[in-house]
Amino acid sequence: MEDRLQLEVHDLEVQVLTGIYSEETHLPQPLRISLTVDLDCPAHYTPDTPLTESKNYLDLKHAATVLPEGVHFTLIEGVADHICDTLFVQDRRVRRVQVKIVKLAIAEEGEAIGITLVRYRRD
Ligand SMILES: Nc1nc2c(c(=O)[nH]1)N=C([C@H](O)[C@@H](O)CO)CN2
Repeated sequence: MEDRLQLEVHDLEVQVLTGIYSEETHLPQPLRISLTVDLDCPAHYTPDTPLTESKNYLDLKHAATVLPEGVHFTLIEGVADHICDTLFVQDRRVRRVQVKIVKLAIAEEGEAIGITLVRYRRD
């Protein structure tokens, strides 16, 4: 079993143009997005290990919050896959991306409704 570093960013609230129904197609709505990224890592991190031996966790935040302008994602699955693609292209050490998305606007009594997509690098 190989060691892996997991980078985590949770509970980003992002306004995204998404939804199936006509009332959802014109205005962005809030999604709560959480990411876990599995990265190849060195055998050991020492006190002076530079950031180049890891990946900046702010890259995860950027991938989840800077989405293409004017694009309407019918499903939140499409949002999740866009984020996965962005992270795989950025860095070959990214092995697995897990994206959890909760659609905040449809909660009636505080429940969390949404998806978790897990993708593995295929190339
Ligand atoms: N698996 C999914 N199911 C549903 C989605 C979705 O994006 N993925 N979206 C909707 C509607 O947009 C809904 O949230 C509006 O109330 C329904 N199911």
